[in-house]
Amino acid sequence: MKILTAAQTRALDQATIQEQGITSAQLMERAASAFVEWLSHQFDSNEAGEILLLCGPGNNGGDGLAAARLLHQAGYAVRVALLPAEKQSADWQHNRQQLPAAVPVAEMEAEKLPEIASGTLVVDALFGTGLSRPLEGLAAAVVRHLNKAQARVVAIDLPSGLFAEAPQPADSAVVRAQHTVSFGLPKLAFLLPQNADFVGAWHVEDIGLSKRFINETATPWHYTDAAAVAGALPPRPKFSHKGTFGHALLLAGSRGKMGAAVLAAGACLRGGVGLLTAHVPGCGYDIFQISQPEAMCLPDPQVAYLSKLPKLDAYQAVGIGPGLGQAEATYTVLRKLLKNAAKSTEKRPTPLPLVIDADALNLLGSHRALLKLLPENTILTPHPKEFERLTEPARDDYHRLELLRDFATAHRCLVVLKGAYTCLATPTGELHFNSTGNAGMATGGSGDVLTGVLLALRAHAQLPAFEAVRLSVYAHGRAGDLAAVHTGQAGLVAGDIVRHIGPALAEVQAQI
Ligand SMILES: NC(=O)C1=CN([C@@H]2O[C@H](COP(=O)(O)OP(=O)(O)OC[C@H]3O[C@@H](n4cnc5c(N)ncnc54)[C@H](O)[C@@H]3O)[C@@H](O)[C@H]2O)[C@@H](O)CC1
Ligand SMILES: Nc1ncnc2c1ncn2[C@@H]1O[C@H](COP(=O)(O)OP(=O)(O)O)[C@@H](O)[C@H]1O
Ligand SMILES: [K+]
Repeated sequence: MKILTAAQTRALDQATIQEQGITSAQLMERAASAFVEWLSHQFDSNEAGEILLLCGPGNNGGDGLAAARLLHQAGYAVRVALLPAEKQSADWQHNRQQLPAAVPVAEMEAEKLPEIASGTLVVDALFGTGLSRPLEGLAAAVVRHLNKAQARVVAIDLPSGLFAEAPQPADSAVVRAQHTVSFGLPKLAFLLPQNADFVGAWHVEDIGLSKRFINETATPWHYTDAAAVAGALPPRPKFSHKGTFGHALLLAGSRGKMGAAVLAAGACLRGGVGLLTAHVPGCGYDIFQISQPEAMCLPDPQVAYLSKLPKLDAYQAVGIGPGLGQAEATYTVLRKLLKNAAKSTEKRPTPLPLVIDADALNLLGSHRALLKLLPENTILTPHPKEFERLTEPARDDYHRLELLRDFATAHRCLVVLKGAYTCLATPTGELHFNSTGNAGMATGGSGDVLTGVLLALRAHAQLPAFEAVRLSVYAHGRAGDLAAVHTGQAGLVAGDIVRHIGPALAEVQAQI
């Protein structure tokens, strides 16, 4: 699914209007009906009580006025409070005229803000994507008044005061909604942690916007939903053998952190790799062999950490990082790996695919000269703190996305910035936000599991780098979602994710 800019969203509305031969008022009617349908599924008229709709002067306010009429017709008790303005949009005026006289309407004033009793259901239709500057004056006062009330707040399209794709100045007045109901496609603002308290749970309703326009429009942001990865995993041919699905090498573990190596290996095996060899420090040999009998194991001469790089000729992909530690000798292993992976051989004309995670990322951060050695299409999987060590502290979540895109394009890498909506940046500067996963995965070892899945799918001969990464991130989150059905979020541990990778991949396997 694509995520459009605010300007592209306006153009999409226009294209829909022209293509379908409808008026903008008819499109607004669709949006308002979709909103009212969502609301009526959520709250019946008893649960809702008297609904207060706060309406601004633009089309967002127009949506609110149309919704007030439809709710009234559906038997809900509603009242409307209007934000005074010099000028209202044409569709606002149309919907103001259509509002039945039985619906009470008041104009807000600084001294007469609407009464909002505790528990009131409030629809925020003050401003949407047309917001051009932070709220001030009466609009800001209304928003602050609403935020102080103990109301249940549902925002139409966007919480008022929030920009759809840019940061707010600190202390701006922004509605804190429990739900945001938007139309057609999600907005960038919904995906960033800094906006979570404003947006609440978000929902996107279909209003029949032009599919042609969406298909033809190149957007900076994408949302990886089930449709984006449907059929992405090739079926396993009848006569396949273990050599068909690649041989992966995992460099992981140090004293006290062998669990990370075991989890990553388990995930790699469940990710469908043909063969897996793990190179682990001496202290991890028994641990690894006993807990992962399906994998082969090469013990390092050093007991507590890795000091040697095995020969790479046999492998189709290498993962490095989980539980690795940051010993000086291990830094040397990483440097050698980067150099050797970049060399082309007769059997392998392109660089050896690499997945770099955890302490291997921290080593890159503390020895930035290594960044120059990263082979093209290397996969890096930092969480925000690890990413900061590779770059610089971000001013806010939007700035972090800029840093992410710049890093991926400068180093021609695939960077997986982990979080609730994990964001994959490609070497060409696209950003793909993942839709799966849950807060139960905020538990030690979840990231090691992702490294294992990435390693398996990167060793897969038929998956190009981008498809392998997008699918891995999606399947990892989906495995977490499937696991949480059994464990609940609090009870979820990383091993539960490993056990559900198989079912998650089965869902996206192509049927032929
Ligand atoms: N046909 C369409 O264009 C559709 C639009 N839709 C709705 O229309 C919304 C966008 O409508 P608009 O473009 O009219 O924008 P808004 O309704 O968000 O607000 C625009 C109005 O607010 C004023 N304004 C902007 N920033 C302000 C500020 N800080 N303080 C005070 N006034 C400010 C502008 O001058 C303008 O009058 C969407 O969010 C969505 O809710 C939906 O009805 C779907 C169809
Ligand atoms: N709130 C959340 N919602 C969805 N996924 C999450 C959430 N918190 C963490 N995750 C996922 O869990 C993984 C955590 O990785 P990481 O931070 O490296 O943990 P660790 O180092 O303990 O393995 C990432 O893939 C991340 O996307
Ligand atoms: K709004």
